[in-house]
Amino acid sequence: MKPIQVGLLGIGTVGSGTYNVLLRNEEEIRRRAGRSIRISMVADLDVARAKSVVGSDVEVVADARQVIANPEIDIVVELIGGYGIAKALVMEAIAAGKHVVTANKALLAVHGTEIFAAAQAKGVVVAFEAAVAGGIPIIKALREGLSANRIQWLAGIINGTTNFILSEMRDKGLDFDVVLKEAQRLGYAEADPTFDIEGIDAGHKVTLMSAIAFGIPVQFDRAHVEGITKLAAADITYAEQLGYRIKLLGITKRRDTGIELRVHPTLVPAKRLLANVEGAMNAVVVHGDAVGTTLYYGKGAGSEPTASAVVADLVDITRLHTADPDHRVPHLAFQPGQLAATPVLPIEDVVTSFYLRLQVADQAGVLAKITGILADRNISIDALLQRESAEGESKTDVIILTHDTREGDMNQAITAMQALPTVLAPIVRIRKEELS
Ligand SMILES: NC(=O)c1ccc[n+]([C@@H]2O[C@H](COP(=O)([O-])OP(=O)(O)OC[C@H]3O[C@@H](n4cnc5c(N)ncnc54)[C@H](O)[C@@H]3O)[C@@H](O)[C@H]2O)c1
Ligand SMILES: N[C@@H](CCO)C(=O)O
Ligand code: NA
Repeated sequence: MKPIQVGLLGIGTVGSGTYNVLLRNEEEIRRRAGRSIRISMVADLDVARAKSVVGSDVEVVADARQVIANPEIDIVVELIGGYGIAKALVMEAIAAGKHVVTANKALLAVHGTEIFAAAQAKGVVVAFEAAVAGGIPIIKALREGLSANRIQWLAGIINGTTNFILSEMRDKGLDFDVVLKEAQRLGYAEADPTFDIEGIDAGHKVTLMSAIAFGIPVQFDRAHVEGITKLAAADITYAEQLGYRIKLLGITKRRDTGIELRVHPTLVPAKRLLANVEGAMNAVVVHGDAVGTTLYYGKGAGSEPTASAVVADLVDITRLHTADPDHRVPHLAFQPGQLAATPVLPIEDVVTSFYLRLQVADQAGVLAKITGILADRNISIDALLQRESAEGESKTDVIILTHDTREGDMNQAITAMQALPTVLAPIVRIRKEELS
């Protein structure tokens, strides 16, 4: 049988990995897919660099539209990134009747509804395993492996750059900027690293997982997103003393009133496997009613780990190439007409426990006032730690762990505590999850 012809748009970190993996494992992949999968055309603005990757066997052009216009191309792989030209090219490829594989979580988390509808109407597939947790087959697991379950919640370390930064800062006492540069050098970071450190990239990924887990539309604009830039070394240390690690988690949960969808630094019990995921590694914990808790771990970024997912999607599409479109796995796991209108809850209605750090004057009665404010709002204290502040003897750090509370109630309590004259600095609040 004639090989499946693939056109690659963008041959940077992930594109070159995809080319290399397909070439190296050509025979193994052919035995799995039932036919050869061949990259026959590449578009990249940097033609010379692209040629240095693929040699003279593959046609290289600067204009991606030439690839889409080529009737020989069966599958277009978009590895340019961003919302701009990448969106136009994906929509044009769909309109031209090509299947699409993309690693572009930003694009799908924001414009997924439009893109999947266009693909559905045209009878083509938009595959995106590489977009979430890179090489970990989490899309496959959620969409197919766990399809018996009513999924209750999932939580994951889904940004390698920030996990690498948090790990290196904790282990080696390195500065934020130094570690970020290293993550960029290793090819983990986004073109704009604020997407990594401000939690946006993790927000894109958890938005996609939430849609697939609960059968709701992709709606990144409803996600609550916080990054790691405001995290202080003192909180990492205090958390450790209380038996916790701080991780940037993407979390989505089913509640009676709606869906929680959020990314923020989170205290996780040190004994949990998730707390021990270090460096650029990713891990996702999924809790389903039938299966219980499951864990998926591996490389979520980098050239070949991400290519592993791109090529797996190419194999999937090759196998299903001639199948009736109605018999394919739906893009968002649930049939397109079956997506639920369950609302994403505002952050004020999210329920978690909290870590609070207050710098207070070392005076009689201060603690009583603070605990009184919490008690007034029915916020129950789980643990309390008092330490001499690094800023001198007249100041004390008070660290409080609470039981579960509504975020709106916690906001009110923090405002009231902050107004006390004996509270000397902005109160630090970090959410805490037991993940059991
Ligand atoms: N790097 C990773 O580890 C990783 C992991 C998962 C997902 N992703 C996603 O994969 C995509 C690609 O990431 P990357 O790290 O390979 O990026 P990259 O910057 O290394 O590569 C992008 C390539 O696209 C080319 N390009 C830019 N504009 C173009 C245009 N108009 N036409 C043709 N080519 C163009 C660039 O010259 C470059 O070679 C992004 O969506 C990213 O979010 C990356
Ligand atoms: N910038 C992302 C790449 C993988 O999507 C990360 O650090 O995880
Ligand atoms: Na994946």
